[in-house]
Amino acid sequence: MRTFPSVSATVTDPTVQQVRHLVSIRDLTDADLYSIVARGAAFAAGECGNPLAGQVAGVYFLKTSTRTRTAFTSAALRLGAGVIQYGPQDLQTNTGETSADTGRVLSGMLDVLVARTAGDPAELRAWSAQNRMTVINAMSAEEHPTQALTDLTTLLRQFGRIEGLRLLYLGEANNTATALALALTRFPGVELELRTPPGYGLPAQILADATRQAEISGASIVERCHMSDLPGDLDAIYTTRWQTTGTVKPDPDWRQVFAPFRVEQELWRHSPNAVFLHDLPAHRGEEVTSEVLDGPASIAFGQAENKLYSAMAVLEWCRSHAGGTTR
Ligand SMILES: NC(=O)OP(=O)(O)O
Repeated sequence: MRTFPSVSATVTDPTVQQVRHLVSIRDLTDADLYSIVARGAAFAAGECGNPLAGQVAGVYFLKTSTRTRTAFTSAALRLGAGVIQYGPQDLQTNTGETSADTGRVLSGMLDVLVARTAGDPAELRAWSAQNRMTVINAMSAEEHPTQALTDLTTLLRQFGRIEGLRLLYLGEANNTATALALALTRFPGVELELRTPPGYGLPAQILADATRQAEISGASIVERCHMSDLPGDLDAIYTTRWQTTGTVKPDPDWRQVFAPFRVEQELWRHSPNAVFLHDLPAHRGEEVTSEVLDGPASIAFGQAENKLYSAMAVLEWCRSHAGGTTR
């Protein structure tokens, strides 16, 4: 069984010179994934330093964000980098400059770009002209990789391990669920069960890839589209907002279809020790009751704070191997 490296171990490898990107969880080897999660826990325990001293991070958000934008900005500053913020109205892409030209220019001036755009994540990677600038996907329609790293950091801090945990995910299998499935199924003994409204499950390729990963690691992943015969003795119950950024629901009566998947206190009857996770923002009374979100099982707001520590670990992983500025 794989174990986490010491939480005080660094991920610095002076032999590695290639710029690293985090566009998808698939960009990470198992060792990368474990190291980032362990480093997130180490930062949460008070470790700091300034491995990004002399570097400049761009934070480019075309869509609203409270947690991810603040976490990466705060993380870059705490690790010694300067930060330039770009909002939806700030770049000349608004006046017709192409994405490719924009990326080429920014790549000559920035060390890191943390981006939440409406575009294809593969396009983000292409923004790093000559592979000079690290690109971090701060959420795309398909995947929210930095959220999954936060979630695993939260689980590690809560349980001291990820191996063997039993999780129930309820609601639409959106970009948060996609990243979570791709990450959790790397861990031996993890049992991940998703209960999703009919028609709102994981993309077929993601489910196939996560299933294959689980077969290799000794984890399991199951997806069902009803709320009968729920598993008990869970370690965690996770849900997300039903109206997540960028998703379109063709069925006008979708709320009726989603209603049985609401997280209510009753779910704890057969899992009295389970913690409650939510990536936030929450729509209280819709996907979760306030009784649960504010209740004793909820660690959702600690999970939000962990975005900062996880962002520090991501930035360190992407940049500290360069030994300061690469220019
Ligand atoms: N969970 C999450 O990504 O939150 P924000 O949209 O506020 O960044």
